Amino acid sequence: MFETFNFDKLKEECGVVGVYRNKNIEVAKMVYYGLHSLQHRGQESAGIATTDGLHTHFHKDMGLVQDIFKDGIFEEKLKGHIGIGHVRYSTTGESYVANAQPLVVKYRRGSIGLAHNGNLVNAALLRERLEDDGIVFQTTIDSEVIVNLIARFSNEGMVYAIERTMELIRGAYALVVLTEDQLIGVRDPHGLRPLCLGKMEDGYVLASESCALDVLGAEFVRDIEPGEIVTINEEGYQIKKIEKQVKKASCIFEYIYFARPDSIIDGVGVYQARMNAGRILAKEHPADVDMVIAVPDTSIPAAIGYAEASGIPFGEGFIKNRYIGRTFIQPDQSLREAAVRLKLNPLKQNIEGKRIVMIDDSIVRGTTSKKIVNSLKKAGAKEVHVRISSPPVSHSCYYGIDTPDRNQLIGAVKTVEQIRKLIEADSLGYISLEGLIASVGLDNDSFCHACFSGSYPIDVSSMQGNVITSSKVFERL
Ligand SMILES: O=P(O)(O)OC[C@H]1O[C@H](OP(=O)(O)OP(=O)(O)O)[C@H](O)[C@@H]1O
Ligand SMILES: NC(=O)CC[C@H](N)C(=O)O
Ligand SMILES: [Mg+2]
Repeated sequence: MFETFNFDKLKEECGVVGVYRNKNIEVAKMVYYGLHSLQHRGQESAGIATTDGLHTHFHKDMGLVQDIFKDGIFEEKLKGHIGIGHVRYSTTGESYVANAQPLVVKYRRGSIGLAHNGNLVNAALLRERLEDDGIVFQTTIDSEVIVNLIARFSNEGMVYAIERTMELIRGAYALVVLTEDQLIGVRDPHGLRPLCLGKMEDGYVLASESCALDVLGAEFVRDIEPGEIVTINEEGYQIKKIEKQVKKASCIFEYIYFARPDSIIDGVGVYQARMNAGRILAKEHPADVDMVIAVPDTSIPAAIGYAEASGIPFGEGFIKNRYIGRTFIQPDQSLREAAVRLKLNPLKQNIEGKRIVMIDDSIVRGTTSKKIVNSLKKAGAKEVHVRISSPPVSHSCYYGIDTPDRNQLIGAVKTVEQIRKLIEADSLGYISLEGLIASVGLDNDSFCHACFSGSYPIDVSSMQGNVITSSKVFERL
């Protein structure tokens, strides 16, 4: 019997990109390259929507960016000088093509395209209210509620419509919105998900991460601040901040794991933050060993930082297969171990007989650590000490990261010592939350670290089973 062995990344989110260029300059290929550079943020589906000022075109499908957009599609289908794109990792709604983004809807004034990174915590409730009003939905994603509300409030222009929508939606959202004549970017009032603006000679780029600006040759202008709406059109760009101010709470996991290390988010280089975390980890949890290794690729900067601060040499302990797909068919039980080693194979010649400290960025379910500690020991490591550059993940995320239910989070149900035993490490140490925050170097109070602390910046009780049944804001719909 054939069995599907799943190599899904364990937690991701989505990536968005938007490009505005002078009339008559095609943008679809730029959006494509931008999406390519954000592929790490979502690998389930991808899409591009463009407008030539009159008509809106789109193409989306399941799979990776490079497999979805084949030659010819840009010239034949995706015409226009304004475009948006999305790579998806589903958080609300199934992973099938109808739920792929961007969403493109037609309304009385034309078309709206929308790409969303994040997750709403009151989407179900809003959707119910809209359905009671006779609205029909084409998808099962939270993002469709947003596009629906924008269309509904569009009488007095897009910025007004977005402001009204922002009064109703709760949760995390970095949006790029496309109309026939403008590109709009929006970051939620807490700034949970990132979004930045870049400038080219003949236009502008909006992207989840600055690495996309680099790839497109755009010069970084600024991060979109929490609660800002940036409108890009023939006149350049204009920024409006919503009146109601709330505490900034940007996702600290971007620095730990999601973002590419060459990105700079809210003024902080991701590579530098990871290296700092490694340095702090070395001080908080030293290890008497011969070599520091990383679990490639995410934890490499943290491992380098650990090595630097401890004076222990950094070495390669695993070789990662860079060509591995999301899933593959595992022929039979006897190949199960081969399947595990296919992604990360210990570099036996480098680790045999050594005492190792292995740095990883996070432990979520504990499956990765358990497998690889064991494989290092089998490959001849004398001791394997594990150090983690984030605190135990002990609470679910409802803001766009697909962490599992709390009872599947090993950090929620076991002590550090129990986890150490389970993964069969000789010792285990996690960076403290204070150490992690210090590694990023921004104001203490400006992060969402709910996955470690359980302190949620936006009420999530409706997502935890206690459904809220009424709220005043809906009376305004
Ligand atoms: O405790 P777990 O549930 O196993 O999750 C933790 C692991 O998941 C992530 O890696 P992942 O394999 O998702 O992707 P990566 O190759 O980018 O590190 C993360 O970097 C940890 O290694
Ligand atoms: N990970 C995300 O940002 C997902 C965006 C949106 N909630 C969706 O499921 O499509
Ligand atoms: Mg990993």
